[in-house]
Amino acid sequence: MSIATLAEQIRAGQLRALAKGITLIESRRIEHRQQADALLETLLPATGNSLRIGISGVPGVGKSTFIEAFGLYLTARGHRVAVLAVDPSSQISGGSILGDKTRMEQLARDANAFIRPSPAGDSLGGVARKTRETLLLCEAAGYDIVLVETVGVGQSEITVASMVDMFVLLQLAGAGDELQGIKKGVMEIADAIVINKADGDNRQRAELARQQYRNALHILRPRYPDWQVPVLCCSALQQQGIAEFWQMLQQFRQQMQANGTFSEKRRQQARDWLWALLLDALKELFLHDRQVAALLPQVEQAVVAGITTPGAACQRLLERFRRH
Ligand SMILES: Nc1nc2c(ncn2[C@@H]2O[C@H](COP(=O)(O)OP(=O)(O)OP(=O)(O)O)[C@@H](O)[C@H]2O)c(=O)[nH]1
Repeated sequence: MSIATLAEQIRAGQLRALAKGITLIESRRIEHRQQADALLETLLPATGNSLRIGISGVPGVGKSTFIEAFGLYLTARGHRVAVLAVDPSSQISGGSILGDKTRMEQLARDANAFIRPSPAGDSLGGVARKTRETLLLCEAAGYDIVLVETVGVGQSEITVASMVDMFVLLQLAGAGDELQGIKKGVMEIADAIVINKADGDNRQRAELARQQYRNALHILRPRYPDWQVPVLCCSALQQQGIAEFWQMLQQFRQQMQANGTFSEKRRQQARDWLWALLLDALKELFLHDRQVAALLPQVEQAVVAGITTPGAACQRLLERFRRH
């Protein structure tokens, strides 16, 4: 099948074509990479029309329950929802846990929802690239809400925040969590905080946590001058607070679109993405260069033994690389 036909079918919302396109994106074969690039280029004008939302939180916070409740809320209102994931550990665990269909059974059966587990990859950068590209395909296929899920650990949150319009942190009400969030630096990248499991005996604790987060947020410098990071309580299990969450997202979009931040952020993200790809490609080129590869072990050894400085060693390797 030609790339043009595949692109047309994706635009028509055909699921098999979308899956095929994602397979090309996720493939390691060079000819598939070229086809994926051609496909993305063809589809580019049809992309950009979704609201991209990142959702993060530690395991057990209720991400899948929340995404399912929110996803069903949206599809019931005529939206088409894609759920993607960035899980850099999927390589190690031998399969992705995130975005797994068995965790969101009802949403997975919904004709207006599309759930894709995290791609596997050697590096977070590789996983992120595939998810970004899949996000574009989903937009071309007509999904107007894209949720990108990630685990609340390490660099993956920053990575997801860099590919979405709005980054939401799911939290639990519990002693010390609020301060941990600040220490980890993740609250700086959150555009909204949602305290989940605010039900039953937990309701009061959640309300207290909400106050603590609000206070904590006051000491952080706001990311956007006219957006005060909201702290909401919800119960994904009982589907409470979901409508308020959606209202808040719409408010964020409206405000950011009105002041130009929305499109400026996307432009900046595209620029950053280009640079990330470029630097990755240069690194690959350098490390796969035969001359460099031949010299590298010896130079590295010299640095470790204290015979050469890392700076001088670096120069030698670069010179060898530049010579051809
Ligand atoms: N009481 C209560 N329990 C909830 C709520 N949301 C999720 N849970 C429960 O919390 C547990 C974890 O929920 P998941 O949705 O699997 O959480 P997760 O963050 O996706 O966890 P991982 O799959 O480990 O990443 C499950 O037993 C859920 O039923 C909620 O709003 N209230």
